[in-house]
Amino acid sequence: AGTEENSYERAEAIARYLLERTGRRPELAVVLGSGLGGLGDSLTDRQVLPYAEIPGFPTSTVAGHQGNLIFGKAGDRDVVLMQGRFHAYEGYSVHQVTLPMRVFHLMGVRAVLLTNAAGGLNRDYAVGDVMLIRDHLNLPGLVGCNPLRGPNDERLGPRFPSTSDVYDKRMRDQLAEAFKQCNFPGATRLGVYVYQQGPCYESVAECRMLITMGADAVGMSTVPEAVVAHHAGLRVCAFSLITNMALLEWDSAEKANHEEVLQTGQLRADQLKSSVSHFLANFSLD
Ligand SMILES: O=P(O)(O)O[C@H]1O[C@H](CO)[C@@H](O)[C@H]1O
Ligand SMILES: Nc1nc2[nH]cnc2c(=O)[nH]1
Repeated sequence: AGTEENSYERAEAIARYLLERTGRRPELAVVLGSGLGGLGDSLTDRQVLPYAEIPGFPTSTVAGHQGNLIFGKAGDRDVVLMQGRFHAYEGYSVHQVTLPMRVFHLMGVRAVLLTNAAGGLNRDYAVGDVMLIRDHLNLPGLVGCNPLRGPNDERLGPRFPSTSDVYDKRMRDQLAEAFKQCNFPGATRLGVYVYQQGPCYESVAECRMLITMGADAVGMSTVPEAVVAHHAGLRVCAFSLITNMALLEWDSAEKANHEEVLQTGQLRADQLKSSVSHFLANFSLD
């Protein structure tokens, strides 16, 4: 559907290349957010493919996004993991940003876990908490930059997909259980993620507006991927690591910065690794 950039033919060619090159048949895909790339170490029996070696695949340009596709195992389960994602602010079209979801679907992947680093808008949240995503606000999507814009290819999903049910409740409950079982030290929240295209962090007035709109955390990713994965019939689950708190006062001396985002990822790396590995190995796909 859409353009040449994420057409069935392109996604299918990449899927075929990956299946032939690796001989793997992953059931589950994971996308790692900013500073969360260390989670890639948790897989066993790993095969690492730099994006640059995959014909037709975009490459990573952002610090904290290594740019590798990692095939491996979590327990007995075959998993494929993106150590680094693509963002629209890098200059990629929303079709390129979401191409991997179609590739995964055509490889036979049935479910995807999307992770990200996000700013906390909800005043009850604290840096280091995890927010399981219940729903989203797709700001660019509402004003004409939807990843499904363009001709629809029915082989990839319907013309008019629902989005009231993007985030799979059963998967989310199992993810919450994994955080609990592994004694994740931050709180585990449930909330609404708002996607804005970036690369600027929000102004104070924008943060105030986003709160009144019902958002609990803000970031520059995940939603386009979730929409395209859901369109293709994949089960979707997502969480945000709250890496910084959005600033709501004009006289604040602090300001949002990517170093802090990466540092919080580092701070929680080990605990995230154990919770996510536990989830990947144990969650039921039926
Ligand atoms: O959403 P991920 O990829 O985790 O990254 C988040 O962190 C970066 C900003 O610090 C932005 O890219 C934002 O989207
Ligand atoms: N837009 C946005 N993205 C982020 N990623 C990590 N923190 C933030 C933030 O505060 N705002």
